[in-house]
Amino acid sequence: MAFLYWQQLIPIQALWVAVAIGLYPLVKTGAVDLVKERKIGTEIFVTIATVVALIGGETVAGAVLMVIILIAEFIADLNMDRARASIKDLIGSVPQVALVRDAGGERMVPIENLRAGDVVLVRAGEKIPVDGTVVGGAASVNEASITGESIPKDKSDGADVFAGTIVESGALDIETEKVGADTTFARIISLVENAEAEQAPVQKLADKVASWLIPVVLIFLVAVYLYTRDIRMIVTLLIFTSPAELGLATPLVIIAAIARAARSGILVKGGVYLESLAKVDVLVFDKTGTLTANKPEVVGVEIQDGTLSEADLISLAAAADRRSVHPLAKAVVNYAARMKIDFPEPEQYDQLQARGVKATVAGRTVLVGNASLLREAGVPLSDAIEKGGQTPVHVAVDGTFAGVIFIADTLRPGAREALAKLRATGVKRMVMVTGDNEATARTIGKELGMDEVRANLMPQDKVAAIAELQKQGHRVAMVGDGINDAPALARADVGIAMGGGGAQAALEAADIALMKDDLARIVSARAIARRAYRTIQENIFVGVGVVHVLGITAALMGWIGPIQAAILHLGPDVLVFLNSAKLLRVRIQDV
Ligand SMILES: Nc1ncnc2c1ncn2[C@@H]1O[C@H](COP(=O)(O)OP(=O)(O)OP(=O)(O)O)[C@@H](O)[C@H]1O
Ligand SMILES: [Zn+2]
Repeated sequence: MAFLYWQQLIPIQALWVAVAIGLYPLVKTGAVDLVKERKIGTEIFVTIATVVALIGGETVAGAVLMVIILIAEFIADLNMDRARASIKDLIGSVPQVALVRDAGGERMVPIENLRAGDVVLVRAGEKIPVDGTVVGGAASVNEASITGESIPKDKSDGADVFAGTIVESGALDIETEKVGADTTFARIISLVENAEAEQAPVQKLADKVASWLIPVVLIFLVAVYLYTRDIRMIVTLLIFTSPAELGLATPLVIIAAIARAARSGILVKGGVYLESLAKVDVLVFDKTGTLTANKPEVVGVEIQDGTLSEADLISLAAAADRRSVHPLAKAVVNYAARMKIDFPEPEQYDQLQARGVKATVAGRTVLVGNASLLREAGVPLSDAIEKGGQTPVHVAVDGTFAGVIFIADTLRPGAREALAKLRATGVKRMVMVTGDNEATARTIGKELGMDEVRANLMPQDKVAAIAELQKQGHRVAMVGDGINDAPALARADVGIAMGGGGAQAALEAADIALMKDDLARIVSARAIARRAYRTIQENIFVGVGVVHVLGITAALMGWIGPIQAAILHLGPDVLVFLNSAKLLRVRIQDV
């Protein structure tokens, strides 16, 4: 339009109409912001610039200005859409039909008609359409879409499989457990899609800056006008003082970073956590299941009460522990099974948070847990039983201390390297918090070079430990896996859950979930977060700050007019977008 008018092909009235149409939505949002949120938004700004240009007789400049702002917004939308689409691309999708075998033979069924229990057949090269358990066949399955781990896993009878993962070779019969929106895959997608809604503080800062910048700029412009009486210069200045890109500089980075993380099996539940993770200086770790491999094994049994044999003790303990999901309980149960010791169903069972279990087995009261559990129940106990890196699980039967089962776990492979790398990124202090006993905690803490070890903690003590660190001015990330970690995960600035083997409660309380229990993923998450934060800073300071200062200077010196300004102004927009989109692809060390 502006071009047509310039070439004197259309009357100025047509241009006025075009400008009015373009301006209408801006004026509307601007006015709504002003009235409802008491904030002077970018839209008002653009409106003022255009109106000033028109009143001052700079119609062409006014129109061009508006067109350019609209182009900038269009580029922004386009990039957001692309980034969102790329999240889906990266993670992939789930097939919409499944081959089902039933009494009538084999037939294709749309997944919305599948029910739990249906047996689905998947062959080499196909994607698994449901979450379920393998009931026939064997295959090598690539689970990268869920865990980020691209080395295929062998699956056979009894193995869990997930929708969205790919059978690379072999074939599987899968008994359906979850379909559609209930699958792990669907939950990952919805988490990532909702994540961008949580604004990072730096983005709120951008909004805040914009809201005080605008009045300052307006006063400055009035002053310049009073001094120079030069409308052209004012319009030129308006173009370079508009803080439009400030609002665009962050969201794209955040979406790109979240997508990038998802591809590595790291679920970030909001942009805000990326910024916190980049700034964290203290890391707090849970021990059991987080720093240790979560493969605890019974390594010794010590009898205290001569009337019971070792097999009796194991049988009673395993019976008491068979309903518990605690890793130590599983070790006891597995040991009984391996030693071919029978253990009955408990008549009654109670899991006591961070203590152990209390059960009735064959009419006898059995306690299995730490020393406090026995003491609180009034069982006479001599000194604390400790054995270096092994966890003593105490067993009492009918009020008498019967014996101790020693359980050992190995460190997670790569734990030491991961912690060293995290330290290299500026983590000043590493603290271990655990419900386990002092001696075991110290041994493992020493092996890993922890700065501080706190043992015998209840869930609320873990929260208190984190609150204390925060009070000292630290930004704290907590890494955990268990129900006993959930409150601490929620309290920390960033809660990171070991998602693979971790408890559902921990996954829900966490801000970041690792789909594969690998400490190296924390290093990757930190690297992505730091990179994203740096990109945001680059965008704001270089893309917006520097370019605008240069532009304002050039305008004040009279070197450029409104149209050159408007064209130059596209520069930082493009710069910001390229810089942000780069995050989707660029090599980041440790990712
Ligand atoms: N089901 C159980 N069977 C046996 N002992 C248990 C059981 N549950 C808890 N305990 C005892 O209570 C202690 C504390 O348990 P808690 O779950 O709080 O921490 P943890 O698993 O030892 O360590 P972390 O806090 O590092 O994950 C355990 O070390 C164990 O001695
Ligand atoms: Zn744990």
